[in-house]
Amino acid sequence: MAAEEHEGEQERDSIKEKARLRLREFDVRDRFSHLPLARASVLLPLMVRAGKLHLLLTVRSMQLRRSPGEVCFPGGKSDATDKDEIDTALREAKEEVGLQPEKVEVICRLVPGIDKMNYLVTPVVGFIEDTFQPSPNPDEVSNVFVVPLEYFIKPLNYQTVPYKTSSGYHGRMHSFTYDDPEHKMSFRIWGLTAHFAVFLALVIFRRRPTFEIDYDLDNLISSSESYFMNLYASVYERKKSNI
Ligand SMILES: CCCC(=O)SCCNC(=O)CCNC(=O)[C@H](O)C(C)(C)COP(=O)(O)OP(=O)(O)OC[C@H]1O[C@@H](n2cnc3c(N)ncnc32)[C@H](O)[C@@H]1OP(=O)(O)O
Ligand SMILES: [Mg+2]
Repeated sequence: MAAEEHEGEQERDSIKEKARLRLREFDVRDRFSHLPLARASVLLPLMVRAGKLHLLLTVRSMQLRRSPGEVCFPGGKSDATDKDEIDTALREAKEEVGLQPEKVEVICRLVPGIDKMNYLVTPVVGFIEDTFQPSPNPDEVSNVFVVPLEYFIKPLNYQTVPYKTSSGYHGRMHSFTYDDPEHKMSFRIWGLTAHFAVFLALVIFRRRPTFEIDYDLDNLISSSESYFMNLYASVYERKKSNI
């Protein structure tokens, strides 16, 4: 192996090892799995490219009933055959972009989110190879692209959108526009997908973003969990009063 290649490999291993250690501190395992909501999972696929962490994202097909054309992570609803949230994320990533489960090094599950259909959505973080060539299933995915993870704390084009859910919960939604040099296209990443990407970047970089966030960076574990529990409580109350 040439000396340069060896150095590149060492650098990649050290970036991954640092990220692994940080992510493991935030692993929620099955702590939220008992909550009585329908379940979905997404895979947050991380790779090292040109000495930097990158995240792989997809654009949903325009034929889908839910959220057509929106950017999201590979993922979907839980199946009766899935053992846990990790199984769901890996199965969906295989179906949607042709990523083989054995090619993913699963690191952890992060604090879940709740989507507009009141699904409990668990983000599963895993490393994939930078050589991965996606084969998008055209029924579900129209495009696949990668974004440097750092973009989600130091964006060039960012907006914050205040929102209120059907359960009455007030919050802010992040919205990023990313000009992808590879596809020569702009992608808008917002809502739940942006929420997960920002949290992942905060966990790994522990740096203050250039925009406001709803967490206390000095107490990221407890503040992210209480943010989620407040959201869950408002959804739960609403569901109870609708019974
Ligand atoms: C409160 C904040 C709300 C927001 O943030 S909206 C703003 C931005 N949007 C986002 O961030 C996207 C967030 N959503 C998501 O990530 C996903 O919707 C979520 C929650 C993981 C759920 O995953 P989905 O991808 O919707 O679910 P899924 O993959 O199980 O199924 C999608 C639909 O595809 C269908 N499908 C599956 N395999 C197929 C096949 N082989 N051929 C054709 N259709 C197929 C499947 O039936 C489903 O259809 P349907 O949605 O049930 O009508
Ligand atoms: Mg899906």
